[in-house]
Amino acid sequence: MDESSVKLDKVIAELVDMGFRFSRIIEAVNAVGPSVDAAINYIFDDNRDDEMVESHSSDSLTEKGNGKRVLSSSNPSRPMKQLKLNESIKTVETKLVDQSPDRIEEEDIGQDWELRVENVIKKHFGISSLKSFQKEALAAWVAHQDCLVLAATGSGKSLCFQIPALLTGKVVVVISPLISLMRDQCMKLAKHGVSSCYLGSAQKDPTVEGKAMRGVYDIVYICPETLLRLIKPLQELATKRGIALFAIDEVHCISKWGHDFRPDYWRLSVLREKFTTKKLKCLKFDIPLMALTATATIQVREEVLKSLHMSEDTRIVLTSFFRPNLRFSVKNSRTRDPNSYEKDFRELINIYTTKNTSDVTEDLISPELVYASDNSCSTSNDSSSELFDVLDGIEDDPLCESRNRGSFQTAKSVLKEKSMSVEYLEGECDLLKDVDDLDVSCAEFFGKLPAKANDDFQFSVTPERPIESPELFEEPLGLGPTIIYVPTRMETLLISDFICNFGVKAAAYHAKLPKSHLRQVHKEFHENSLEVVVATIAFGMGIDKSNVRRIIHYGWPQSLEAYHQEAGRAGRDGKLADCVLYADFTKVPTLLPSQRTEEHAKRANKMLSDCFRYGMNASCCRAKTLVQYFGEEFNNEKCQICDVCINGPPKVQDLKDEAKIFIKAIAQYAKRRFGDGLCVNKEARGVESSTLKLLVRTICTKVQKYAATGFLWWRGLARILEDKGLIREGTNMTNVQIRCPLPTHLGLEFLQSIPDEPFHVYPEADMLLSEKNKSYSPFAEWGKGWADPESYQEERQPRRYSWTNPWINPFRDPGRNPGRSTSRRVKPELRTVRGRLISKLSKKK
Ligand SMILES: Nc1ncnc2c1ncn2[C@@H]1O[C@H](COP(=O)(O)OP(=O)(O)OP(=O)(O)O)[C@@H](O)[C@H]1O
Ligand SMILES: [Mg+2]
Repeated sequence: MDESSVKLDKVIAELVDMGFRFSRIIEAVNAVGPSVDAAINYIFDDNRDDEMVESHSSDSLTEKGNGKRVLSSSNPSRPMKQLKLNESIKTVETKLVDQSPDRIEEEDIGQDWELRVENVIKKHFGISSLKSFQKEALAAWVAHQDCLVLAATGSGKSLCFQIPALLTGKVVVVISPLISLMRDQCMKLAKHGVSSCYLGSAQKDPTVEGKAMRGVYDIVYICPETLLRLIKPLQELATKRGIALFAIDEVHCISKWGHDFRPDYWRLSVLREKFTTKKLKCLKFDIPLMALTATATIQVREEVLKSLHMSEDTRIVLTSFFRPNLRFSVKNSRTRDPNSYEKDFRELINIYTTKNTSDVTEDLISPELVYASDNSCSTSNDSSSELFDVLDGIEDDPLCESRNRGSFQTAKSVLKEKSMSVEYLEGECDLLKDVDDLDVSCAEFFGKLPAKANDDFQFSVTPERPIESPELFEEPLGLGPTIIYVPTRMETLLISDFICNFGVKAAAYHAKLPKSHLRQVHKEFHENSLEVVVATIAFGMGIDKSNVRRIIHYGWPQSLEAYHQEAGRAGRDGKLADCVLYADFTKVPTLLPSQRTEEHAKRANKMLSDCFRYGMNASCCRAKTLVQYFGEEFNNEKCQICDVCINGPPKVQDLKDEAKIFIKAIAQYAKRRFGDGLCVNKEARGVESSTLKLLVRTICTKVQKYAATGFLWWRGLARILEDKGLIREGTNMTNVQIRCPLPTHLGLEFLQSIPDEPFHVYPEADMLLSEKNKSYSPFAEWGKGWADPESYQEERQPRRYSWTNPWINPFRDPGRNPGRSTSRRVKPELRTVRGRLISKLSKKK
């Protein structure tokens, strides 16, 4: 076969994949030659109206007056010309016949759509059946209803909006917040024989947008900013090829209070306004909206429905947020202190190093991960590597060096030039707010069905039913990759460096690292050549890797929403996975610096407080606490595998005396300061931040029995009493931990209650810690967090670290101890507010 006929075959095959009619393709290639773009232009520009009308009347779905989606059957058998171009045309033809029936042959989608869906998912995705929530979402779409899908991470939400494109021959438009997310989905769709593209400012090929608006791709991913610009062309697309559905993925980004807020999501109500029967006369129904997320507190749900202007009969499809194979646990650790790393990561290091020495296989050792100086390139044969090649070929980042140098080297050289600034390492919340998070510019994907769909793909199935066997806890965890989430950029570098030193293949990931480096981390993580990624929340949405075995949070997350979503990246293959939260029980967590309005700060504090309470609760099943947080009834009493279920709750204690003394002290203090009103006036507000401390100190000094009871213990009791409605925060501030307690009426009644009646409670984690360690100095540590400006400054000072990995320590200056700050050495006694006060007073004397 000569070269030109091979090219011709390819062009025809591609056009067939795009769904053009065979006769038109032949006509076009005869007229303009073997070029995909020219042929498309010929079909659309010269005969566009005919083609559109034709495709509408014969191929695509129309709606009957009875509300059911129906295919017109003007050309049911689709006779095709048999042209003897060359042998391979036969293959193409077979493919066309093979591919089309699901979309075009059936009569009434309203009646047997489930059967049609089964065919489609089997053929394209190798999946035998839909999950019940997927069926529900599709049923809403078939009935032209809006739908809000709230389903756990990794449960398969994408399928809900991908199927309509395959059933109808119309386009599905998906609004998605990040380019990397869109890219991942397009790559997967290409593997499954579905054509798609993504549009956004990262799209460097100007023809893709035009083609998308002419209906060339089945699924168009688009960022909200671009969507707003393309309303008119989309209206045209809806009129001509047709739009089956607008899907708004990761719709929690709409929530102003959420951890992933994207302002442009707020403007998506435009979809409901511009794509209705009133605006577009050709429509028989408003184009349905399908909003999807894995993060859905009741508040977020309401915000979504309201701000998208979803219809009143929107169907809400809610699945369980319970992931039975995730083993949650919470551990106490001084995570801000690098001296804790050895203790906390020893086990993890052992897991990987034992494996590395006993089982050194080539596929696990990527040459690029020989961090020190090897410049060779990865030679992985993993199928995903070819997809990443597409991305790697495009180096639009001016910071990038040539591909062969490897991006770790790039990171090293770029970072070397930066100074070790606090802003750089520990700035604001580390969100990739920009849609072009990875700045990739390749953005169209033409799918080719694999020869045998079933053989090529392994699907991760998240079990829908809870696993009943407690033996799951005994199962050894497999060797899959680990993600360690840390609050600050600096910690990504420190911890990855620490782990690397022991021979584990780890890398840091945060928003300020060069894009080429971030891309490389994604690539190696997906290829299984990277064992551990130490990341800020920037390693975020859409990380859909089935075999992640451990998610470690090293430091308090900012909310349970964020925690649940990040932890949800573990165990998507349904096998056991660990989700461990290491947090410093001695410190009340504080918000990461970020610009917030007063209202926003209040809400953020409330979310952080819920997260703190999750960690401090030592008596309730972790999974239960989490799913109940999302408004779900937890049917099982326990998950049976979390640390609380395994270790059992602590012993119940009767704390009647302590509770009474505490409330009495609060009541007396409040009366003395504020009179009987039991309400803190505005002027007093600022003074009150340390009331809890004062109260505890008073009790400890006045009541001998409690002299040795630590502040942490009382702090825990205060939370219990607050939860029971016996005390409340006296200021109108929302604090993570109650600071200025006032008794409630219920609390005052409690003081009068019968003395013999016990007050049984489960002690909280900080109380247990305090009991365990009586020598712990309660007051010295209190308030030392970011909430305290002095200690915050202090915390921001670089500490003494033993930097050994040269690329990870880009600031290393040989000849100087890099971690130690020379400019701001503070005498130890001046490091606390109390210390400074004492020093001042003694100077005065
Ligand atoms: N019915 C099904 N049967 C088996 N596997 C499925 C089914 N539906 C989806 N999957 C698989 O589940 C995995 C996760 O799917 P998907 O990425 O859509 O999850 P998601 O709910 O969107 O997760 P996230 O919240 O992280 O975005 C995919 O690998 C997909 O192939
Ligand atoms: Mg998803």
